[in-house]
Amino acid sequence: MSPTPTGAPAPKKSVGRLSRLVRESTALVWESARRSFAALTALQLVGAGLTALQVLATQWVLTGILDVARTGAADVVLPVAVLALLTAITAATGSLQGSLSRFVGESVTRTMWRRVLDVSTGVGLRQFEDSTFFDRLDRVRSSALTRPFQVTNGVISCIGALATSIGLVATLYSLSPLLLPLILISGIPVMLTSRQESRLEYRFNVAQTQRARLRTYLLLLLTGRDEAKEVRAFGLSRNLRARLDALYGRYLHELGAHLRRRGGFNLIGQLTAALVLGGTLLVLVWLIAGGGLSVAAAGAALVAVRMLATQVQALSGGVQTIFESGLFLDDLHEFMTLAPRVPELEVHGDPIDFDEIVARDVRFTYPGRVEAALDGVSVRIGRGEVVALVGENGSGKTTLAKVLAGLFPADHGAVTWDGVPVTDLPPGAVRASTAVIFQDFVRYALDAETNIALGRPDDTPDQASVRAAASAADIDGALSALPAGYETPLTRVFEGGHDLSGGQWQRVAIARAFYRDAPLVVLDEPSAALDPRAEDELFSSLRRTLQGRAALIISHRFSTVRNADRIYVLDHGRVAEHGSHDELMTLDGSYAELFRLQAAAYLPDAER
Ligand SMILES: Nc1ncnc2c1ncn2[C@@H]1O[C@H](COP(=O)(O)OP(=O)(O)OP(=O)(O)O)[C@@H](O)[C@H]1O
Repeated sequence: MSPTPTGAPAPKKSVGRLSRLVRESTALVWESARRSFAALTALQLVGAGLTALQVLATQWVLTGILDVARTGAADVVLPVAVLALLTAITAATGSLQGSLSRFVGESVTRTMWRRVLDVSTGVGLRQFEDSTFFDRLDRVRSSALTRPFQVTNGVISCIGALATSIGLVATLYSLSPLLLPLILISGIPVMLTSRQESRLEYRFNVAQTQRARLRTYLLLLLTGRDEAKEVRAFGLSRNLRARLDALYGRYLHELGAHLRRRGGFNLIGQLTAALVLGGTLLVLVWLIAGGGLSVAAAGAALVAVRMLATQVQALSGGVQTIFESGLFLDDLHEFMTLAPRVPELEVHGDPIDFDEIVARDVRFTYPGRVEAALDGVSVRIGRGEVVALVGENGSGKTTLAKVLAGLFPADHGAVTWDGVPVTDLPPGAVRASTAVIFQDFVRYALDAETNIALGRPDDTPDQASVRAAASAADIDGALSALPAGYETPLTRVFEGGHDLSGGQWQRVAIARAFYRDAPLVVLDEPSAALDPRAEDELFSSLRRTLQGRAALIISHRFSTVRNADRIYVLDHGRVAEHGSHDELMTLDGSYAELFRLQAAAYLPDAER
């Protein structure tokens, strides 16, 4: 297999692959909507029977018409009525099939999402650093809206076309066994050309995948709410639109060339089919002349041969659709095996009542990186302590916080909770024992109460505790003053919604951490968006709220850090210094230097 521009393997078309894809697609559809799928299959079989009956009814009508001079017009009424009725029932069945396929398609989408979410929410954070995992997740996610329908339609049209073809072949055989070779020949041109068309379509789609993704991304940049301010502030729209236009232009150009090539094959197929049809007519005339076939049966056979050609085309279209969704199914399949579900990551579990958490000689390297982000780090956080991490950008603070919170396993060394390695503790209990608010915390576009109550997602929200957490984070007043109080959606995307300022959002996130009521609280730059008064209040309230819990705080603000019980200074993934503010100032190392540098900005020259 050679890699495609999407990084996905470009599988060959083969009977073996087709049968595997058909099996997998059918299993997916069956698992999603058993009853509807069974009803749909039954309807396809009914449709096939109706088509065969239409051919026989056509023969009956033709017999009546040819005999009309002898028997009178009244004798044609019944066959015509039957043919009309059969046509009407076929149309009604078709419409019912349409509704059922839509329902089955949506059910397949849900099953597919369930499978994807089982994996993507079950795996550890480290998987998201792995490009193989993330690329596959991205591909599965971007195909999620269209592919399940494609799989469903492919399977259903194959079943329908196959059943109808069998019905038609049987009917033709009953009209005259001599027609059988003719039938086989009539299918060949359409089959060959549509196979070629399907190959072209497949290659075209694979070649377009990457650029289609880029187009979608540019569209998102140009229409996204979060992106709107930067796009305007930098005046990016002209530049981005030009890129999008160029991409679309190229796509349309290539689409035109592809459609012309496809159209050429289609024309050849249709011309050959017309030739075969002419041949069929001649054979029918020959059969009639020889007395082997009545005129009415020949007419019905002609109708059946035309119908069969359509069915062969539908069958080949169904196969093509299944091949086209094959890449998606492969991705889905690989995605499932790549990262088996890790149920222990779920939050369930009782918090651990610890005295100290110790990291000893911890090393951690991000996948795909050579340089270690943490290189032999040892830190200690005791119950009731506020410990701070400082250091320049990229020195490893956030990475250490993630390792301590059990989100990344250490490559080397150990994190222990009261001497027990974190890897030996139930992951659910570790999760329940930590409340982490990252620099780029999530602003949930949900109501204010939920934004805080999500700190304990498995519990029924407790309004009093939500308010207490909000008060501790000094955001209760602002939330109560919203138009619908705590029920106000914190986004303008929904009706009646209200947006907050950056600092207010940060307080909501801190309230979420407080509400979690975990014995270890990790706050990554909690005061970045807070004004100085709010920052001061946050730290006095943090001491109050902690009540015997431990807090790990990452901050670039030394006014915040100086109050911590212990400060670790990280430098290139190593602990350069540690101690209390006074100890570090006495040491007169990099902490003292950075502290003075920041203080200098506020102090008059004389005091410096
Ligand atoms: N997802 C990632 N994949 C690869 N490398 C990463 C990733 N995240 C961080 N790094 C690298 O790991 C090192 C430590 O990053 P980390 O985010 O822990 O630093 P930090 O001290 O928190 O920085 P800042 O003060 O800017 O927040 C840096 O060299 C960074 O480039």
